[in-house]
Amino acid sequence: NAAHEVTAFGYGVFGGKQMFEASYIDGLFRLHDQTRGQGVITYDYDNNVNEDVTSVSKMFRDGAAVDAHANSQKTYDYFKNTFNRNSVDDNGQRLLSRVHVGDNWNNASWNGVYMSYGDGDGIRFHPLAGGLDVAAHEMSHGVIQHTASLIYRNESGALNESFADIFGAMVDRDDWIIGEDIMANGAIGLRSLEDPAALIENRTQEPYPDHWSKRYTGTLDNGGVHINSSINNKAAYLVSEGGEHYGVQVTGVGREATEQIYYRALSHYLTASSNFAMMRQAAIQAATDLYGSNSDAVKAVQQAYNAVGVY
Ligand SMILES: O=C(O)[C@H](CCc1ccccc1)CC1(C(=O)N[C@@H](Cc2c[nH]c3ccccc23)C(=O)O)CCCC1
Ligand SMILES: [Zn+2]
Repeated sequence: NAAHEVTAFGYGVFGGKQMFEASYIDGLFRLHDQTRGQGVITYDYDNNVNEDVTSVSKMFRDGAAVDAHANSQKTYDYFKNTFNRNSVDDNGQRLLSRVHVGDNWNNASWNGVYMSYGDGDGIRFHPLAGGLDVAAHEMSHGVIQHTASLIYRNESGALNESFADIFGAMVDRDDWIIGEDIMANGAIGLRSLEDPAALIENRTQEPYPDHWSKRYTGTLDNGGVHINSSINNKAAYLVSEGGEHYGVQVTGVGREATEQIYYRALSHYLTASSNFAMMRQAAIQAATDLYGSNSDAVKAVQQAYNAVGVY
């Protein structure tokens, strides 16, 4: 019996109902979506083997798998609807996810092929598949890999991380915080684009930097890729929402213009070794292309990078 597509449902990690496309294959319902690109598939990763997540009915019971699958679809749809991009490679590459990776693993990752999610230990993290911004962050690494391919170290690595956070915050659109749903220790989130210094980075035990002068210059974390990303995160937040930062006033231009500026900068102007100064120029050029050289958007970008001390 050939596979056929169905609309299925389930309850996620935090009990929220999710509807999603799945398939009926060989007598069972499986988390195979054949409607998006070359497919969106979510596996249970047990003993280092991808196992299909199956159900005898259209209701799936594995909360992490339900969230990972639905969040992958939402993130696929975001890149298709917002930028007309067909998956990470713009050629419909299969979006593959693995849940229950490791043993209460307190992290998630993108390895070039799979988005992987740990279940968390319940002390620091809840299952990370429960965070839509985490799925969007991980898929964004795939997009970055197929565009500027920013080297994952020092300043280019911090930009890589920042783009993943920016698109994470654009997909999970109701706030400017990454990981707000999956922290088990009462923290408001993992990173804040709105006010990076509101949170303490756990390697340095310092507030995340929100200005160039506060950048991390050590060797931890591949030269602080998850630390210095906050400098560019703050700039993107200011481009969108505006505000005053270290005495510099920025008039924001909103999320819709901001996501277009950053996507164009990433896909048209940045290269593997781009640094923060080049990020400023790429965003100015992208805003100029999209909205004109004297536009509010160009002014917002210039002021935002002035505000975080990047010239
Ligand atoms: O995608 C990424 O950049 C992170 C991937 C980290 C990773 C890299 C290489 C192999 C394995 C894992 C995962 C996320 C992340 O930002 N991790 C941070 C913060 C973090 C989460 N769990 C941790 C446990 C210990 C230390 C730091 C962390 C990191 O790994 O730095 C992204 C969104 C949420 C989790
Ligand atoms: Zn990342």
